[in-house]
Amino acid sequence: MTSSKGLEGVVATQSAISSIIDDTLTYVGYDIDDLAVNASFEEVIYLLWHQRLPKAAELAELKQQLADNMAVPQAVLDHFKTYDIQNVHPMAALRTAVSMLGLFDEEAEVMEPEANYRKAVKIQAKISTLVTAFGRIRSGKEPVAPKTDLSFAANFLYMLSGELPEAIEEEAFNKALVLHADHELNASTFTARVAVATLSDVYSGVTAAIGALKGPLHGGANEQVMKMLTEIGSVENVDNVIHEKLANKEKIMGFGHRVYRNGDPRAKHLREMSQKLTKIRGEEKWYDMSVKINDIVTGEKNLPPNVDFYSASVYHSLNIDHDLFTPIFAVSRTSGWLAHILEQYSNNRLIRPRAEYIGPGMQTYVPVEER
Ligand SMILES: CC(=O)SCCNC(=O)CCNC(=O)[C@H](O)C(C)(C)COP(=O)(O)OP(=O)(O)OC[C@H]1O[C@@H](n2cnc3c(N)ncnc32)[C@H](O)[C@@H]1OP(=O)(O)O
Ligand SMILES: O=C([O-])CC(=O)C(=O)O
Repeated sequence: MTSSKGLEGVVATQSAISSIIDDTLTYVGYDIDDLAVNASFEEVIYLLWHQRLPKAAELAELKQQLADNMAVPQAVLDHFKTYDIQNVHPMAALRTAVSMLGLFDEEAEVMEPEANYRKAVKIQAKISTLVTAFGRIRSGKEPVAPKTDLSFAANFLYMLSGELPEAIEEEAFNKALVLHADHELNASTFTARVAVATLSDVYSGVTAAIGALKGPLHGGANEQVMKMLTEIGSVENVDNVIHEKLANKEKIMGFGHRVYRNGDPRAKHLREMSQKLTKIRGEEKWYDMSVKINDIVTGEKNLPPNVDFYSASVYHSLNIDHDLFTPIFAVSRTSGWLAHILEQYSNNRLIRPRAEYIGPGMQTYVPVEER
């Protein structure tokens, strides 16, 4: 038996949801470049869950279902006030809050496909409310109720800031949601599939996935990118800091990818949004620093930026707290996790790989007093 470290190159399942072939990402056969420019996040949710784009009435119905399900139980909101919220990472809070939602859903353990679909709608709708409510409660503000006539993207920004977003902000945020929605068998999606392949419930699958997304080698990288940009502080400092990091064999957050070798197709869309938004804010330095880092890391290490790199300066330009960047990734990726969870249930087999044993050979037990 031989193993592949990190399961590199292992094809672990079949899926009809998204694909990465020759550095091209598609959702159900639609190129991400096409969707990023043209699709609303709600259309993408429908696409991932039904494997086809919605007709107008179907889209309207999904939007209504999401709007109807955005409220979260008061007890879940109150629980944010039961711990030291200033010193808790929002991803840890989100992981617990999503798990807690399951305790208030009388259908949580019902495994029929229709009930699982209803749970998907509930979780997708409520996760937006959870992240924005956490952000507001932490700042000493009351949560803001959603406006049912807003898009998913606009509603998130509205519930977070209490103000209606400008058109360019809504466009940027919608694009970010579309770009992050699904990505084949990434670590958090695999985690979700492993969890539900035991025939555990939907809430367990999403909770497990949030835990996997949180790490800095995966979704947590976007927060680390902003930390690095803030520490570097100016375009003039980029050269020294990045060369020192590379010389010390430190990883530069937001670069590299297990699957893409010639670059992540999502990065260029976020780069463009970063350029637009930083200019509007009069804070071009974040974009200029990012481009300079990009040039050095790609030029010298042949490592292109991934989806997390330019999303950092995009979210920063939307006035979002840096530690909410990864929860926002979770809000979007929930659509993909749920698609994969539903797909896993529809054709399930327990996921149980083997390990290549590299420990000692056979040993004989020695009583404790004789060791
Ligand atoms: C949404 C997402 O999850 S996208 C990924 C987000 N994560 C990050 O941005 C964190 C930084 N990037 C990384 O850590 C990696 O590139 C990963 C985790 C994304 C992919 O990792 P793997 O496929 O396992 O590659 P691995 O970590 O083995 O790296 C291979 C080589 O490239 C180097 N390398 C990879 N990424 C980087 C980086 N960001 N900065 C510097 N060197 C890097 C490694 O040091 C290693 O070099 P070596 O062979 O000399 O030891
Ligand atoms: O696919 C991966 O390994 C990581 C990634 O880019 C994502 O989850 O969007």
